[in-house]
Amino acid sequence: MTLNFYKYQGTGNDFVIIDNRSLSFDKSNSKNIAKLCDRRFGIGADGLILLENHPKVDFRMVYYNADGNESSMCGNGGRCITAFAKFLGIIDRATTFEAIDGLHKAEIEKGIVKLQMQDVSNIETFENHLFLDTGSPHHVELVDNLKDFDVKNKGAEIRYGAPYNEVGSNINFVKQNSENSFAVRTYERGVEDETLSCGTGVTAVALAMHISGKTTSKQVDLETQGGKLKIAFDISESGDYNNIWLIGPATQVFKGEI
Ligand SMILES: N[C@H](CCC[C@H](N)C(=O)O)C(=O)O
Repeated sequence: MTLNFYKYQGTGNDFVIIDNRSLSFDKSNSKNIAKLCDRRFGIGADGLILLENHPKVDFRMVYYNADGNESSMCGNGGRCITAFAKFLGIIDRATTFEAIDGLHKAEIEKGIVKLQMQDVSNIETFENHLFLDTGSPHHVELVDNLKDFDVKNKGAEIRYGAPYNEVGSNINFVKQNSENSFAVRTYERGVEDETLSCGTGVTAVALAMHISGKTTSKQVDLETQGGKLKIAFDISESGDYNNIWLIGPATQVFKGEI
């Protein structure tokens, strides 16, 4: 049976996106999902996203990592599915949709998508790193020579080591560029490699850099291998991070059938 798909990328984090409002896609076949994401034997992507109907909000987002397993929230994927929903005519400039971590608002204008992330209240600080969940789990650590850093091997070591072990975490390596801007390189769980950017990752980095006093700004610029992203946020009286927005481009690259 022919499968129609669209290929999107958000600052180089790339996805196969499928309109599954008919619910005809076989979600039980993780081997097939991994094959569709395979960069040699399939279409090639960091993940696969299904757009489905939802009884109350504009649509539902279902996300699978390149390993074929359903995963936690994908921030760049959330930006891309918003652009896809506009392309399909399901939405105009603003939307609310449901993902695995709950409801998300998003706005789109001239290819730039602003995606609201869930509030973050629990940030753990350790000697050389921080850990927080921004819809997906993230380990954040500052390194000196980010440009030449061995993200894949060092990232895998931390991701599979204690305390993350098999469940794992995404691993973000960071360098401060200026008062409110940082460069980030991310090893992504479920891709098991460096990706060109990670939306929940740069969100985690912005909040981690703020809580550790590296920046006092509530608008943080993140430079990734795949392009620039901006994070804006507020802090509630109780010290929780809220009104968190992930802002950046989302682009349709091609459509196809397989
Ligand atoms: N690999 C992540 C999910 C996708 C996150 C990333 N692509 C993003 O943009 O947030 C995980 O398994 O936790």
